[in-house]
Amino acid sequence: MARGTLVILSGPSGVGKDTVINAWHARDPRVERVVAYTTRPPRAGELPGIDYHFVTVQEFLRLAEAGAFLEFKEVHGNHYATPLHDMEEMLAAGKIAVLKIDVQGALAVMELRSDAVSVFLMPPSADELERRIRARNLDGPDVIYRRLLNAREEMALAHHYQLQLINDSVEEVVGRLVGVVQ
Ligand SMILES: Nc1ncnc2c1ncn2[C@@H]1O[C@H](COP(=O)(O)OP(=O)(O)OP(=O)(O)O)[C@@H](O)[C@H]1O
Repeated sequence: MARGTLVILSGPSGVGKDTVINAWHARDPRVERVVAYTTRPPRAGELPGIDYHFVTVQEFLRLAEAGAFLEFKEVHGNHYATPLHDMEEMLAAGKIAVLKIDVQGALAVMELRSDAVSVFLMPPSADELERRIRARNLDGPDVIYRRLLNAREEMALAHHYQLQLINDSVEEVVGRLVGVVQ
């Protein structure tokens, strides 16, 4: 069986990464998100094994020590990691393995995996990004403010990616992804 494709997908929080992955999966069932590990507690509505693998700090450190992660990092006291084995299994099975990952993690993966296709999803405008974040109704004013500040920093690094796509129409973005990964 042909080996799959590794796709790195970044973009500011609320730009629509999950929405795009889900729409892409609906169009091509080979598309699967690599579920990351984290030590932070689940938020309301998040499901173990779907949004993240939620583990204790002890378990996380054991896995890191055992070489289970492609990359890992600590953000605001919480650990996050990309599991190596799950990703390799998907690729061996011919899947399109999508890493939804922050810019720092993405840059690390690009160094390690020159075969990866890297995509940065941009909002149509700063106002529209703010509208999407507010429309989700997940965050208070402080978190929204921090997400918008982070968005600016992340977008300044978008040129490191092979592809920058503006998420205006989800269908158009998915069309471009289908074309690129063929
Ligand atoms: N092209 C689009 N047009 C209008 N709304 C969109 C579009 N894409 C996504 N959205 C909406 O924007 C909101 C944020 O989308 P989503 O949760 O997929 O973002 P995300 O980038 O995965 O965020 P996070 O990184 O915080 O998990 C959702 O309410 C979603 O329905």
